[in-house]
Amino acid sequence: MLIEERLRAGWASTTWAQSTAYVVFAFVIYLIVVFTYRLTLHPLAKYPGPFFARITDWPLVAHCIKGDRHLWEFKNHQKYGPIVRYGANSISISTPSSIPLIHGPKANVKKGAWYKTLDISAGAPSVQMEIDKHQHAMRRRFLAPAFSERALKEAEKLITITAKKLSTGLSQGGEKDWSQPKNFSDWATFFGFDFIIDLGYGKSLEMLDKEDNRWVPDTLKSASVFLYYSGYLPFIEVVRPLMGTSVQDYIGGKTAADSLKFTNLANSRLADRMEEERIKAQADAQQKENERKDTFHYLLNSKDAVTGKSFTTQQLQADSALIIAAGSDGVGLTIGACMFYLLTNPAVLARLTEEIRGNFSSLDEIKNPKLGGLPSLPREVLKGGLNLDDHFIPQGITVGSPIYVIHHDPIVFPDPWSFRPERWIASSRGNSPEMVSAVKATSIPFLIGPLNCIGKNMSYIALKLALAYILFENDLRISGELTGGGSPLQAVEERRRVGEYQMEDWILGFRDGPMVEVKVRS
Ligand code: HEM
Repeated sequence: MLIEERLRAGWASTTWAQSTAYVVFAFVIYLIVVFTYRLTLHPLAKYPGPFFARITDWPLVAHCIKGDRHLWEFKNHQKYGPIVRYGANSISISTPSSIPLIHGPKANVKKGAWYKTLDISAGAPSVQMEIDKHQHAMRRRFLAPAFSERALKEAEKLITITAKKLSTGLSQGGEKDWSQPKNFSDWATFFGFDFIIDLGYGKSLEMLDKEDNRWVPDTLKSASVFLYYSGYLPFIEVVRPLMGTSVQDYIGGKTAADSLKFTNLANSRLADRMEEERIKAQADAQQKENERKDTFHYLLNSKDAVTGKSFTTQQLQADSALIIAAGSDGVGLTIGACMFYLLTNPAVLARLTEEIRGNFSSLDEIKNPKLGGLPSLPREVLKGGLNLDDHFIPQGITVGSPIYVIHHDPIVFPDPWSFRPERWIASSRGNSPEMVSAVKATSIPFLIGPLNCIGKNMSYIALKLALAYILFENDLRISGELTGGGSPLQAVEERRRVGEYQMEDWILGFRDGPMVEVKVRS
């Protein structure tokens, strides 16, 4: 009784300041216990990495916001070796041998929790966000007809129209003499959006023709920043239920609002397209045969051969936003990167131009520039663990292949900062077939395995057509001082390589330049 009275008296005399101090004290003790565990008894305790990244995910979040995660990973691997702990529960492994072990068909992993946030505003998981392996496989089966050989043949015809427009738009003002300076990455971005939206919904945003819709890529950029870092926030489980609602505008500011704006754009395009398909369904058989078969024609008519199910509207909405984002930007970035490396390597540009204008031979060797600002895409180890080289990684750990680091591995890619398309050709400049096989196996801009990019073949078609039309019809030169590359004045050492196309890594790779002048070929 006496004790109880004393306790009551004690609480009654406790001030707010004292209560706050107790809470703070308890929190500090909690953090000390958690950090000590992560540095000593945690299954990843033995792996090296930056000190703060080994105890918390905040450094990772900071680099995702800054857009230099790929460079951070590069620096970490240079310092700590092929296995780096970059988060409390995450490691990145840069050995070529680990690629099939993490991404191959038998890899004992699923997509990491980061994916739960990626398409949150869409209301249903897109194929990329589908973490469950069986559900994901079903979604891939739904999508398959839109990326089949038959669909790609149709796609080629449609992409050709947009590639011609790119060439014409770019050369405007260059009919007689060199044009005014143009930002090539902007034009490549317009092409990416126009071809994918035309192909997807049967009606492009006409960014190559007029200015009205040129605001869309900025919205996507803003949305990407938000979705990139928020998925890694240490308290994301608490925030996630609020995402996709109007609360998102308040917690994430402009970037979050833009994320919703972008989703709404994709949804409204899809709604128009579904209405069109409903009307078309009433057309007679002959009309149906002649109609244009865009991506959503295949998706809206797709049925899974195994389960007999079709897409729900919400799944279609999620995949529609994903395809616009993944397709447009990946292709825009790659064309921009190709042109940067061609213009800064005049001998390669001259040879390619000659081939295109001569016998229009293949662009196969050019299509593999050192693509991708991509860092490790998170894969979570499943029950039973994962054997990676000589390491056993237990269930629940996040593993990933740092693509940018791997693409600059000097053992597989000697002289890794140079643009050398002949790396992909056996016997040219002493490349043995083994060297070329190693290059091909280690070059993974689209990843490999069941979770890889479904748009890989379509991307190659778009890349080849865009580059071929531009170079067949025009001459190009760098305008003034080179832009788009690194600069010796940059504070971050990894941003000083003048000959490297610079990207901000915000899931997609954002870029600016090179500025070019264009002249229609006489
Ligand atoms: C050069 C261009 C492109 C590059 C470098 C690229 C790269 C990638 C990569 C690395 C992934 C795996 C992402 C992950 O696991 O989180 C991916 C997934 C995906 N990409 Fe692409 N992509 C490109 C173009 C395209 C195009 C043109 C389309 C569609 C028309 C597309 C549609 C998709 C889809 C739907 C996924 C999700 C696949 C899944 O989760 O099963 N991509 N892409």
